[in-house]
Order: sequence, then structure tokens, then C-alpha cells
Amino acid sequence: MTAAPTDTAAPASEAAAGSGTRIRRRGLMLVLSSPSGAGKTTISRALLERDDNLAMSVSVTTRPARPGEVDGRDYHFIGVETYKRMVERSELLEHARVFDNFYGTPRGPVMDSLTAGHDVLFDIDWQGTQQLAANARDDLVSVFILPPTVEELERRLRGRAQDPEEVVRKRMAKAADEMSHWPEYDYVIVNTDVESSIRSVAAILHAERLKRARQVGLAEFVNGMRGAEG
Ligand SMILES: Nc1nc2c(ncn2[C@@H]2O[C@H](COP(=O)(O)OP(=O)(O)O)[C@@H](O)[C@H]2O)c(=O)[nH]1
Ligand SMILES: Nc1ncnc2c1ncn2[C@@H]1O[C@H](COP(=O)(O)OP(=O)(O)O)[C@@H](O)[C@H]1O
Repeated sequence: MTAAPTDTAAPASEAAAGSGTRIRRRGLMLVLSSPSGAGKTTISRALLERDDNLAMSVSVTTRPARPGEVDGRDYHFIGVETYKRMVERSELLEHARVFDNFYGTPRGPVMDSLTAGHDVLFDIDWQGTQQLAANARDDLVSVFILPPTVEELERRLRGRAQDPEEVVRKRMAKAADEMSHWPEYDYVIVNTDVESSIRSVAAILHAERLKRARQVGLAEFVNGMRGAEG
């Protein structure tokens, strides 16, 4: 796997010193993970609506589409053969089996977004997050979303009313396993009030964008100011 480009331009934070030297920001990869039903899709959609510099990574999956899901927007719904071919050809940045289906992140669109100076949002599980961390740790910001209680998680899964009963039960059975991975994440948010959770993720994104290590050309920028003084 190729690491994300480290010097992607991000016009939003560009600044120029007296000499015209520019600071650019490295693009970042923001991962949201949670047990199924905790709220990551809801939070992701709101973030994308509010942030023009954020692009969603649309995964491929072999699971069937739920009512209301749109091919190409929510997922690229593909068959197992196509999935296997993509894995063989290294077309996926990370991939994993989750529940009884396969999921993966197409490499090309992520690289294109980062190169264009957009940050990329991923709704992927802990297995995919570990793969991204192994290959592009410096560019990764990971957030784990927890439900306030297990009972509330079940209520949300049922309230979504999209999955058959047997699927809901399977997801509940896997929730504890999923949640055990929270220590591997940079941030943890308990999604009690959705608006407050959205604000928290937006604040994390805002601060992470300002991190010194993400600014490219900072030394030259300050040197340029010194030159401009005299
Ligand atoms: N590793 C990995 N996990 C994914 C990917 N896309 C989705 N997932 C995860 O697969 C799990 C099931 O997703 P989904 O079937 O949409 O149900 P959800 O839990 O309601 O989002 C969730 O934990 C997702 O974060 C992917 O491309 N890679
Ligand atoms: N803070 C919250 N309070 C109440 N309901 C929520 C909250 N966050 C999400 N939900 C609801 O819970 C259900 C599951 O949310 P969703 O975003 O689909 O979860 P995930 O993508 O993690 O599986 C949806 O019906 C959603 O509207």
C-alpha cells in the first residue's frame, strides 16, 4: 500500500510570507469507527454538509443495499468476484471482512482527493483503521464513536428499521467485540446528543488541521518573513 501523499495542498490554510513563500497543509485522513448503529453515518453526513474541504471515501461492499441507500453515494455495491479482483490488483487501500460481507476502500479516489487538497472522511471498521495506521500513520486521525448505553445501541439499530431481525441480532452480538478496540483510536466520543457529537468531530478536525506537523514549508515561510523585515 502506498502512503498518502504528504504534501497535498490545502488552499483553506494557505498563507504567504513577504517573499511569497507559501505554507501548504498536508491532507489528512479522518476515520470514524463505531459499533453498528452508534451513529457514524449520521455524523459523517452532517460533517460533509458543513465542510467543503472534506470528501467522503465511498467504500465497495458485497452486502446488499438497504432501502434508501444509493449506489455510488453510500457504497459501491459489487459482487464477490469483483471484490476479489480488486484485492488481487491492489486497487483497495484497505479491506476487511465485516459480519458476513467484504468491504474495502478504493485507492484511486482517496489519492485524488488528497492530491486535490481535500481531507478524506472514512467510515470503516477497526481492521481497516489498523491497516491505514500501519501505512500512513502521520496522515491519519481516528475517532471512535461509542453509544451511551448498550440498550440505546439496540434501540438505534432497531429504530433504523432497515436490517432484518437476524441481522440486528448479529450486529448486537458483535458490538462488544467492536467496542473493545476503542484504545487504538486517537479520540473517543460518546454519541449521546447527535448535534454535540457532530460539533466534537468538527472541533477535532479543526484542531488537527492546524497541527504544526501538517504544515509544509513553515520554516521557509518564517525565513521569508525575516527577509521581508530588512
Ligand atoms: N475495513 C472497512 N470497513 C468498512 C468499510 N466500509 C464500511 N465498513 C465498516 O463495516 C461495518 C458495517 O457497515 P454497514 O454494513 O454499512 O453497517 P453500519 O454499521 O450501519 O455502517 C461498519 O463498521 C463500517 O464502518 C471499508 O471500506 N473498510
Ligand atoms: N445521538 C443520537 N441520538 C439518537 N439517535 C441517534 C443518534 N445518533 C444516531 N442516531 C440514530 O441511530 C440510528 C443509527 O445511526 P447510524 O448513523 O445509521 O449508525 P451507524 O452508521 O454507526 O451504523 C439512526 O436511525 C440514527 O438516526
